[in-house]
Amino acid sequence: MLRSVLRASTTRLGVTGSRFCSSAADKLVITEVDDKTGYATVTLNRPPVNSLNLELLTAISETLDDLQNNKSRGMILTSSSKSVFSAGLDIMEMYKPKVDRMKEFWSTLQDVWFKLYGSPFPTVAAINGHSPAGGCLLSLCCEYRVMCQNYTIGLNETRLGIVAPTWFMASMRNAMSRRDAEMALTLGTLFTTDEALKVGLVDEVATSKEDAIAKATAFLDKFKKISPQARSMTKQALRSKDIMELEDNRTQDIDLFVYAVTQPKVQKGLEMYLEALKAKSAK
Ligand SMILES: CCCCC/C=C/C(=O)SCCNC(=O)CCNC(=O)[C@H](O)C(C)(C)COP(=O)(O)OP(=O)(O)OC[C@H]1O[C@@H](n2cnc3c(N)ncnc32)[C@H](O)[C@@H]1OP(=O)(O)O
Repeated sequence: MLRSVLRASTTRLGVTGSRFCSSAADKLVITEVDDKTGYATVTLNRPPVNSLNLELLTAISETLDDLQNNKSRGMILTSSSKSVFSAGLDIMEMYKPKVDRMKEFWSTLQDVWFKLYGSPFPTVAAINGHSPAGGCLLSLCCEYRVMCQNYTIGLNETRLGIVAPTWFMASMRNAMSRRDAEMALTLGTLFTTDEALKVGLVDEVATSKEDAIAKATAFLDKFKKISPQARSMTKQALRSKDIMELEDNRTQDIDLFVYAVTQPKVQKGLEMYLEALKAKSAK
């Protein structure tokens, strides 16, 4: 039984007892809390591909605040798209950018990473579609990943001629062996679901979104008999080195992002990548 849509984007909505409040489907992030389990399903909802622009990142950040303030028992992150979990960062935020917005964009991505990677409540990604780059990062911030068959996932930044920030790399290293992470990051590998399972980038394979949600729920259920405080302190202790590293370097990290992305060579690369994407989608 779904109790409520906690928050959809920035608007707090009322309790309905049914699946969605009237306008929730139009929002960037839809949160539904299960009455029985207390688990929140957070659905990314920015068609066509959930590319992460400033507005979507802000909505995710606010959602994570809500869940923390409401002492959530657990979160399942998924997508409303039939074939894409998230296409990663919105390339339009990086192509011919306005520097002020770009800084806010990056700072908001950092916020999302801090809140998700360091969340006190347990988190699972139900990856029901392709999940390149920033999409993969969101799933890596979660503690467990269940992925539907026949999609791709990975940190493919080098394929775009860009370098994934160290905290992206740390998130991947937290899930996979150092050796596999190094190979994946330097090659910019986009793994198929089965390949991702083999290297430990995902934990389970699902046959459908429903199956992914069921498996994600089963993972969250494992913590029923574990003290939430002991659980979250253990998680945060294990992740604290990565978190402190970015906390200590937030401003430099933003400056580096702005510097790297505004390089003419990178701008040219992004332009060509965008053209290739558009040509593909026009076919
Ligand atoms: C120091 C700098 C560090 C920066 C770190 C960067 C991290 C990132 O996340 S960069 C983004 C990397 N993302 C990708 O490489 C994914 C690109 N997209 C795809 O490969 C595919 O779109 C897909 C597999 C995710 C989905 O394929 P499909 O369902 O076939 O959809 P289309 O390719 O037809 O795309 C529909 C529509 O969306 C536009 N689009 C796709 N991805 C992005 C994106 N990341 N940003 C902005 N726009 C994107 C695509 O161009 C199509 O647009 P229209 O032609 O206008 O319909």
